[in-house]
Amino acid sequence: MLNVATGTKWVLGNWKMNGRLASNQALLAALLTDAQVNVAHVGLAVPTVYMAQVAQTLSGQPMAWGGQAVSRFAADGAYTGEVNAAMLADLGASFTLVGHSERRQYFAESDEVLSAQIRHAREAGLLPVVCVGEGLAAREAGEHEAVVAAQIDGVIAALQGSERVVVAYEPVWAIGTGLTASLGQIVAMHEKIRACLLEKLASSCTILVLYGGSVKADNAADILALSEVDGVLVGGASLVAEQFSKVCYGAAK
Ligand SMILES: O=C(CO)COP(=O)(O)O
Repeated sequence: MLNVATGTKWVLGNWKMNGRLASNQALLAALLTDAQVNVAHVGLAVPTVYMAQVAQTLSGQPMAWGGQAVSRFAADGAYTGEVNAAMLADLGASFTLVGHSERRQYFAESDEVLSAQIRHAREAGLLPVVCVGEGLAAREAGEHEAVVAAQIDGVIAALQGSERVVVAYEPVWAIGTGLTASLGQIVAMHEKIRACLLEKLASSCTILVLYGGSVKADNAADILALSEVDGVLVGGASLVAEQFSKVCYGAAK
């Protein structure tokens, strides 16, 4: 279970559509032998088809795992191809990503769909990690704050009453491009996101704002050192044990 009480920052890996049984096993084995990585503030969002493998391998270990998305439908039934929140919880997931930009872009997930995913995740006892972030055109037009505020607005009702709200700021132009937002850009957006949540959430709760977008071994420590950053969401570097370990070392400082 992802732990907020340790005082350390979160490191979530997002494997996206990557992995095979053998390479997953090797990656997990390497991560499990690393005391800085196999801790309660590290989690892996893995492909559905490998969840059983990950659940079994991480059984009894502090490292958490979760989904990359979840069905908009809560109840079991005739939804071919879907995996609902209850199934993820059944297998031992502790969180699920919601609204990753790749889901918004390639699967046209709307605010309504994302709100349903958040509600069902919460009902099943999973923590929704809500991803937001502007595209390059919006950033260049100076509309990044408005875009992200609208994304938060679109799901805020589904987040009301949560004990903790976790939002990952992932500027689309920094995902998988090697371009990282500058530390100043990260600070400004994290402050904005936190203020937006504080203003719109009716009851008090723990708010965590994570950063994602080309986080690697060589930039993670600087990003994680920012007081406005509560953790990172790591894509490509989470597939390489050595890289991911180094990111985790930055979180433990
Ligand atoms: O999308 C991301 C994590 O969810 C970030 O991906 P990269 O770290 O590969 O840029």
